[in-house]
Amino acid sequence: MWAIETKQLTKTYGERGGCQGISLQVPRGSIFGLLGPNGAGKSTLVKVLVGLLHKTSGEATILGRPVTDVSARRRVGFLPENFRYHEWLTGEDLLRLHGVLFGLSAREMEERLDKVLNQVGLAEKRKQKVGTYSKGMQQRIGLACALLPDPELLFLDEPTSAMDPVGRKEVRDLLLQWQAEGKTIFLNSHLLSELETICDQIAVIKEGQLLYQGDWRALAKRPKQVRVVMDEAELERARMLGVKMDDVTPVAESLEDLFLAMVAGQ
Ligand SMILES: Nc1ncnc2c1ncn2[C@@H]1O[C@H](COP(=O)(O)OP(=O)(O)OP(=O)(O)O)[C@@H](O)[C@H]1O
Repeated sequence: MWAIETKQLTKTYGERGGCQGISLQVPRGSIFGLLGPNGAGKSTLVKVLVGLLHKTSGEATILGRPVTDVSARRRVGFLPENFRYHEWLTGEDLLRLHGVLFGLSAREMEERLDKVLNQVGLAEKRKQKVGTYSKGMQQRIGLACALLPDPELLFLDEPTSAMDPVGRKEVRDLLLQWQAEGKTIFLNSHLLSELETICDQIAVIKEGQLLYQGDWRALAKRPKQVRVVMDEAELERARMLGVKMDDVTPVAESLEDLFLAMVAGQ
């Protein structure tokens, strides 16, 4: 069973924008990257999947149930892109508020609170007001909120955009740890070098349409170029007589190369 499956999913604003005819399958237990230029429709798609927007047409299921089914949403965590939390609450109180809204029991709340605060590295700042957190810390508390109910499926919209390189590495390690625990992670990010390191599969959308879905590494392995290293004099001789090569290295394409080629229509 897929963690996420959509069939011809469309969400338009009036007649335009949004995303159109998206058919997507996200394997359970994968880290799946959603890529696309600004305005491609990524956030629209995520908002439909987490139930914040109603689809215009098509079908969408998460964890085998329609996106409109509240019981499916109970197993989902979400970090939105433009996170802004109640600045007057402490980190711990913000998490408690989310836990109450989620219907966690008192025992679950205590267990989960300590665990997620430790995981995102905010245990020592738990009594500090969110308004005094740095942007990176605010993103960490957002991650903690998404993780609090111990979801099976996590939607993370630009989870590391405000973090420094050390913070990004810590979050990458956390995502891999959550994957090892069996969670599916649906990641929306412009940081291609990050997606490259951790994503099993990607989907690329442009102007609301799905351009590609699958294992990007399989695409990157296509033999396209080799790098040939030659001595200057040999090069001259090669021009006249033939070729003697010192080294031939296949040049691997990066995710960025593939992405730029795809959105340019190549
Ligand atoms: N509330 C709205 N009303 C009208 N049009 C909208 C609305 N939200 C988004 N759109 C349009 O839908 C299209 C997709 O927007 P969306 O925010 O989903 O893209 P995105 O891929 O998440 O972009 P970004 O990478 O810049 O965050 C854009 O053309 C946008 O202008």
